[in-house]
Amino acid sequence: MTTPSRSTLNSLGLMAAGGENPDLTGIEVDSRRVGAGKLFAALPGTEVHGATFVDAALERGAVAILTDAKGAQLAGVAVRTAGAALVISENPREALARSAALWFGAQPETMIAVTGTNGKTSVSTFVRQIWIEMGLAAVNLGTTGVEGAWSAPLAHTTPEPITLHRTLAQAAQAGITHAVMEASSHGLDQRRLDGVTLKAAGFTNFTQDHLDYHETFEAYFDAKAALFARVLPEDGTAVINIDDAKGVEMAAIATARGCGVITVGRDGGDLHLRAQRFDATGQDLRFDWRGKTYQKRLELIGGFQADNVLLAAALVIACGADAADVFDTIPHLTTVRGRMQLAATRDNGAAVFVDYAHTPDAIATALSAMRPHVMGRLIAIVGAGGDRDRAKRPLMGAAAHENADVVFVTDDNPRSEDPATIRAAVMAGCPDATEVGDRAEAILRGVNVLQPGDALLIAGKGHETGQTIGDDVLPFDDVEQASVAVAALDGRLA
Ligand SMILES: CC(=O)N[C@H]1[C@@H](OP(=O)(O)OP(=O)(O)OC[C@H]2O[C@@H](n3ccc(=O)[nH]c3=O)[C@H](O)[C@@H]2O)O[C@H](CO)[C@@H](O)[C@@H]1O[C@H](C)C(=O)N[C@@H](C)C(=O)N[C@H](CCC(=O)O)C(=O)O
Ligand SMILES: Nc1ncnc2c1ncn2[C@@H]1O[C@H](COP(=O)(O)OP(=O)(O)OP(=O)(O)O)[C@@H](O)[C@H]1O
Ligand SMILES: N[C@H](CCC[C@H](N)C(=O)O)C(=O)O
Ligand SMILES: [Mg+2]
Repeated sequence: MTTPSRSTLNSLGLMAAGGENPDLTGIEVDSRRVGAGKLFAALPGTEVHGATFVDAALERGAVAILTDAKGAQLAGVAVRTAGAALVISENPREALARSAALWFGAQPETMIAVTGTNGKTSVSTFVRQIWIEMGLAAVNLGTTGVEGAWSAPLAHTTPEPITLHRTLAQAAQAGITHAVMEASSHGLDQRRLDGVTLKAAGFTNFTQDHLDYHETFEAYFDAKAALFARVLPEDGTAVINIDDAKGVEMAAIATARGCGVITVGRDGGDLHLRAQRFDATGQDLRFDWRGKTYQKRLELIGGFQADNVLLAAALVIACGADAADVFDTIPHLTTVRGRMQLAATRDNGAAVFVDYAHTPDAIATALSAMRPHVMGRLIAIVGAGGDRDRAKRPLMGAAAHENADVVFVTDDNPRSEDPATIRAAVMAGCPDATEVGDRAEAILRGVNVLQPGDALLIAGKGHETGQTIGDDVLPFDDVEQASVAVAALDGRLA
């Protein structure tokens, strides 16, 4: 693990209420991981206040506690009795993020963060692909882990600051100079990336998701807007999709702070997508940048992928690359794992795609994006996750009903919930759909109805490799199941 040779509380920018300045051996956010000489950040949680665990942390040898006023009230006496240092911060999550950055001490020199309801992983992956095509040592970090010139698994889209800065420092030590990360709304709200130094930040779009956590659209918007209102430095550049009305607001927030702004859009913008022509394997794009028109081939299915690719190109330009060199990489871009990925083709030519659409807007976008590439019917398999935003379920069903010709409703990570109840909520939005709880059977039935010219979209799980039922994660891969179903129905199984 990357650690500085010697670090004190003050060298991490933290001041104890009593002026103590102990040497530290590490920082932890979970009392169960605390060891001798560590700083324990006792954060206000969504379930419980971390200060509840200060006694346990002190027993395990913590020498400093970082918390808020409430935490100090709960645990201040215990901290003082143990002779540990007590740091009280108005925003301990932000203090933790900044301390973690100083503790690990390095990040790739050029960094970008991308926010938005849908498209973060796609845009980040395209940014990384463009940088690598340009000969740079680059990675993307997010839902699919750390990928590119260096790789590592990640449990979260935006990891908590300790994991994040440890990973960034390791990447920098491995020679990675360029990194692009996803900024989830949870991550922004909890200030997980406040210690990262960004050159540019991107915004894709804003629609419904995660209302279980944020409760209102306003709070969800404010969380995302924080990337431009707070995290991006004033000398950084905001790269914004202005086709989304919320993008116009994001651009205004960045402009008001004096940040540079590059706009991207179909209706206008610095990088302006003027035309698209679709065929069976991809699309041709025509766009303008600074008074010059370019035409490039994109070997990807789905009109929205062009929005993602142009946003990615503008982000790379915002970090200083030559625009023409950036646009030259577009024909070399490849499918993002689990995003509009061609999984299998039936003998009759009908294609099966796997996509990570798990919001109402993403389902509508993914299905409508397939239309221009498909001559026959569109079949959709959809399901909603358990222990996540319940309000989106009927809307996901309705998005499938409105944009597909045939719909199957199935399970997608029911987690602790009753799968039948989740399916019923989705079915409320698409009452004509066929309900098939078992996902493998739903895929088999979806593949079975494919006629020549038809296409099937298996939505929701994308790159995931498991189905979470209760506490069990059973191996499940939509791409694999699609191939198996096609092989079985076309008599290709040995
Ligand atoms: C809802 C949420 O985001 N929770 C995050 C939050 O935990 P919390 O505040 O709810 O924790 P809590 O259970 O109330 O406990 C409070 C504190 O006590 C500590 N504790 C708890 C128990 C103990 O024995 N000792 C101890 O010290 C916990 O570490 C925590 O700091 O702060 C923790 C520490 O930073 C995070 O690990 C945790 O993420 C959990 C694991 C999570 O699953 N988050 C998901 C929802 C998430 O972040 N997803 C996003 C978005 C994905 C997307 O875009 O779709 C992501 O970026 O991955
Ligand atoms: N620009 C876009 N506009 C609308 N929908 C999109 C766009 N890009 C991707 N999608 C849809 O959203 C799905 C998820 O895409 P992606 O994984 O890139 O988003 P994400 O923001 O990273 O999601 P998560 O919040 O899970 O991290 C895709 O599979 C596709 O269906
Ligand atoms: N990062 C998203 C992924 C959802 C994917 C879908 N398969 C589900 O389980 O709902 C979440 O945790 O809400
Ligand atoms: Mg993602």
